[in-house]
Amino acid sequence: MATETEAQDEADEDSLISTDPGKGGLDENADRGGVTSGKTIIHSRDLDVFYGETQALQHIDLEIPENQVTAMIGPSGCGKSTFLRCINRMNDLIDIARVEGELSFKGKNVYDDDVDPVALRRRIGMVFQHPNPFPKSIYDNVAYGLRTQDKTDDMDAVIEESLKKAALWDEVKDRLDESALDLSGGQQQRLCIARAIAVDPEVVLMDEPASALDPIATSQIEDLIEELSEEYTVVIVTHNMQQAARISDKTAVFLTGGELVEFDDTDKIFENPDSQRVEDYITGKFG
Ligand SMILES: Nc1ncnc2c1ncn2[C@@H]1O[C@H](COP(=O)(O)OP(=O)(O)OP(=O)(O)O)[C@@H](O)[C@H]1O
Repeated sequence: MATETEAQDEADEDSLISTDPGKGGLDENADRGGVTSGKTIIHSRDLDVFYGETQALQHIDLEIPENQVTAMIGPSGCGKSTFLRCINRMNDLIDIARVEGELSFKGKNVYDDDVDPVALRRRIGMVFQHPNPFPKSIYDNVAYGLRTQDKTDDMDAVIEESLKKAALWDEVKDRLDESALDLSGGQQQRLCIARAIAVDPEVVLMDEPASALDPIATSQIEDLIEELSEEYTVVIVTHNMQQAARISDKTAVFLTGGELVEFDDTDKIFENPDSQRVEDYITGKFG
């Protein structure tokens, strides 16, 4: 029987997105975990983003498949991070940002008036460029989201599982009470990933998650991303084209002016892109 807490969680989910198909409701039948379905989970249609008078993204049409890794690449300032932040409405926190067009998550426009951004971010978590653990213990970092959502049943087990999924458990299991700030940069980033997945999101957004790390820590994060995609949809912004080629299934190439120039299977983008501009970018003719 559902506990009061579970019932409240379900009510919270319902308040995020209507499940009434007549209102463009959420497809709750979508697979969770396991098989790579290729089904679209995030869909942008004619998406424009402005910062004040400046347009950062232009008419972006993009379908991101479920349980795969989608990479966003392109030169500095082309709008990759802006697109990523649209997905879980982090751009709401920037006063001058304005979004037009549609961005849907499981068929529901996340910019509809009835969507609660906080509830949305529980389902679409984020990991940032610089590891940003809280100045708390390793345990309390992972517990944080669980506590704020009153998901405290079996918390020790959930924390252990999250740290295992983030490939950090063996390194921290005997020091869970120590400060997260005493971990190395790579360990801190894996802790941030454990914190993001502890609350069981469906999508994990990553904004250059390895760019502040050394090659060994980078390689650990890349391995981890591949493993996470068995259970989660991962969307990653990276400056590193080799990294995109190594870990992603799909690649979106944005170019200056906030234009999405090509989106396809990663192999196709790197071996035989349709666009000359993409080929020039991939081969380093400009950057
Ligand atoms: N908070 C902001 N206020 C004003 N303009 C912004 C803001 N954030 C981004 N921009 C502008 O929007 C455009 C796209 O920036 P964005 O950070 O999305 O690009 P990016 O491709 O992720 O760049 P980088 O690879 O350098 O991180 C740039 O022209 C940038 O100056």
